[in-house]
Amino acid sequence: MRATAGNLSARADDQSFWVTASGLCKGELNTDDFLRIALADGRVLEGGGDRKPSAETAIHRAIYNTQGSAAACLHGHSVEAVLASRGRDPVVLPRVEMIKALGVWDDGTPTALPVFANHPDVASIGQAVETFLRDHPRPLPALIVRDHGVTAWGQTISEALRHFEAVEFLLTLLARGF
Ligand SMILES: CSCCC(=O)C(=O)COP(=O)(O)O
Ligand SMILES: [Zn+2]
Repeated sequence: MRATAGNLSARADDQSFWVTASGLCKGELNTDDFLRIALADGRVLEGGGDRKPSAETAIHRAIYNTQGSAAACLHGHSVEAVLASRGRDPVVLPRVEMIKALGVWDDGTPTALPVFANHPDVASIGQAVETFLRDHPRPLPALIVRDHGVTAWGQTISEALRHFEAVEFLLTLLARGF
C-alpha cells in the first residue's frame, strides 16, 4: 500500500464498522488509527482522536449496507488495476485457475467486475456502488474504481484478503495482455 494509498475496514457487531483514519501509511497502523462509523448515516461514533476517517469511507459503507455477509473490506491501488480497467467496462476476469479463489467454478458464473468512475466527491461513488449492489444480487466480492483501484470484501478479513489478492492477480494477467 504505497504512498498512503488504500484503506481497510471491519464490521462491528452493532450497526457500525471500523475504518482506517485518512492519510496514514497503512503499513504502520496502530489500534488507535481506526474510527468507528455508523452504518445508517456515516457518522463518526468513536476513535481516531482528531483524525478524519478514510476519504473512501462511503464506499465501505455502501458495501456493508448491501452485502449482509461482508465482515471486512480492503482497498488498494496497483498499476495493474489501473491498466486493466482502462477501456473495459465491465472488466471480465479471465477464467484461469485463480478464479476459484473468488468462489467461481466452471459453472458459467459471470466473472464481470463492475467499474465505477472515479470522482473527487467520494460520496457519489459510494452512492453509485450502493445502487449497483442493490440491483445486482450475488455479485463477485470486488469492484474497481477506474484509474484508482480495487475494493474487495469477504466474510472474514482473511477471505477479503484472498479475494483482493485473487483480483489483483487476474487484473495483472489482463494488464499483461492475457
Ligand atoms: C495517495 S492515495 C489517495 C487517496 C486514496 O485513494 C486512498 O486510497 C487513501 O485514502 P485514505 O483517506 O483512506 O488514506
Ligand atoms: Zn484509494
